[in-house]
Amino acid sequence: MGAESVRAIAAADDLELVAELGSGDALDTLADAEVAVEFTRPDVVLDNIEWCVGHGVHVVTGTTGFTPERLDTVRGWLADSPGVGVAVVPNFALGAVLMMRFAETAARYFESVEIVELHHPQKVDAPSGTARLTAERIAAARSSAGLGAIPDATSSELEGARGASIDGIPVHSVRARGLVAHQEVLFGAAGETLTIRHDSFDRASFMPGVLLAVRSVVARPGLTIGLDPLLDR
Ligand SMILES: NC(=O)C1=CN([C@@H]2O[C@H](COP(=O)(O)OP(=O)(O)OC[C@H]3O[C@@H](n4cnc5c(N)ncnc54)[C@H](OP(=O)(O)O)[C@@H]3O)[C@@H](O)[C@H]2O)C=CC1
Ligand SMILES: O=C(O)C1=N[C@H](C(=O)O)C[C@H](O)C1
Repeated sequence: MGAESVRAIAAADDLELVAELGSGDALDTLADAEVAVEFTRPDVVLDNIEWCVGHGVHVVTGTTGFTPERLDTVRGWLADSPGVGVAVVPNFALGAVLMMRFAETAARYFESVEIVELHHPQKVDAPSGTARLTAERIAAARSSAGLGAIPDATSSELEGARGASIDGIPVHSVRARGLVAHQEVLFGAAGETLTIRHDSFDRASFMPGVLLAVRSVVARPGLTIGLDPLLDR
């Protein structure tokens, strides 16, 4: 993603690429940058954000592994640097953003829902950040609609067979050679199902969203979560 972003930024007429960093490089190289695009690993992303916020560099990150607690940590740093913006975007693909929006809309109408996310086998985290955010949004929509727990009579289970539970929504992770990034949200009600599916077949799918976030974050101090607030403006 870093290499793909470097190519996209270098090709954009209104942006200037000032640095490219890997794991062996000092963050000081970023001091002249207005915005840092951060695609690394869940175990290092917070240190990178802390450095950037402390040095007045806006951040666009797509790195996964963000929990509500980690987001609160970022909010705390931003409170001390009120002019700085950080955009944490679990999925930059427009279709994925819409898939989450449509799933949130459908959530109130269906008794059952499960998420299946499918990725390439190099992915280090499970479930995906996209699945996590989708589950959180579906759970919030179900709760405001007064829906209770998802019906499930399972009383005996091999551990993991029913997936991970995120805010009560079952999430299943598949890793297979040949996949890039895919997700299905399966809704069920009496006599019908609705499946909302998104497929990224190429990492080029993420670049329009990365560029949109880079252009937007400088005018959005504080924390922005997901691409949704940046669309339709
Ligand atoms: N939001 C979105 O739309 C998307 C998000 N992602 C997420 O982005 C993250 C990265 O994915 P991906 O690019 O596939 O992963 P890769 O493993 O291909 O790349 C990770 C990169 O992070 C670099 N890195 C590791 N540690 C540091 C550090 N301390 N400082 C600077 N750079 C570091 C590595 O550099 P080096 O090679 O020098 O070691 C490596 O190039 C994952 O969390 C993934 O889930 C992925 C796709 C889309
Ligand atoms: O690791 C990936 O590849 C991806 N990671 C993000 C996630 O975890 O949701 C976004 C996309 O699914 C690709």
